[in-house]
Amino acid sequence: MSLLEVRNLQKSFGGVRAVNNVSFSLAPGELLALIGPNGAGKSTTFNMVNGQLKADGGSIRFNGTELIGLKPREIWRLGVGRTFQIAETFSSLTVIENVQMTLLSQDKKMFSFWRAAADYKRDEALSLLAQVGMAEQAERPCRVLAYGDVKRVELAVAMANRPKLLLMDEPTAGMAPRERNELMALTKKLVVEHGTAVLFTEHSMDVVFAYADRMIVLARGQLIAEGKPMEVRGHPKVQEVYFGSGKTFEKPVDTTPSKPMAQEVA
Ligand SMILES: Nc1ncnc2c1ncn2[C@@H]1O[C@H](COP(=O)(O)OP(=O)(O)OP(=O)(O)O)[C@@H](O)[C@H]1O
Repeated sequence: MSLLEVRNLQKSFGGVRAVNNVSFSLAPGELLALIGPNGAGKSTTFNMVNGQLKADGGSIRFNGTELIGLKPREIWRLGVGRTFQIAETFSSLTVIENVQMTLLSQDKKMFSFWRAAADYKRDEALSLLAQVGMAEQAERPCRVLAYGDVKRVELAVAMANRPKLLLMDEPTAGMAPRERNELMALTKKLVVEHGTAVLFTEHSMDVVFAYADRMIVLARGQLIAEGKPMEVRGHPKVQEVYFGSGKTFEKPVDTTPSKPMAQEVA
């Protein structure tokens, strides 16, 4: 059964149909990449799922609950975590305090209790940090960390809420190729271990092809293809929208005589 069911999603800005009748679903434990050229509607779709934008029409059902009309915080409480393009940790707090603060918030404790709660769920916070390889740096302030390490902390913070669905907006933006691979390998390991589903937008095709289980492709607000990365890669509409954008998919070195085509949606 799907964890997330998006049906006929619509959003316009003035005369621009940013998202036009988009439908897709996501199963537990699946990594689904949302790709498309600039202006395709990726951020708009993403921000409707996390509640930052209200859809004009359609439905977004998460675990059977309609998300349209809910506030971002209410959606978070239902088990939808998120990470941001620019890492969003509190730089003045230590690594472990960032995780502890999320655990406090999850348990609906008041922020004003924070000073008295430096030991709050320390073991749980340390265990989360160990999962992202940051336990040794637990006492360092976030502001002194390397960017790749901040992204790891952000992942620990996102996982602290034990999300059933994790939304990642260009998780590897601004990272060097090696760091990218490390972060995505870590994400994949965590989501497999926890059965978390991931919906992520991404500009790096290397990341998408290496780590996505499935991908959906938007162009001008419409879903033009979906399928496994190897299937979508050869889809004519996908080739067409990327042609000339400098992001044309490279043909993989192919040893098989024919590849299955992605299911055509639009
Ligand atoms: N707040 C807004 N007001 C007006 N138009 C908007 C707004 N947000 C997005 N749009 C328009 O909606 C369309 C889709 O934009 P969106 O940001 O969702 O695309 P995207 O695929 O995320 O692009 P990019 O890869 O460049 O971030 C574009 O034409 C964009 O100009």
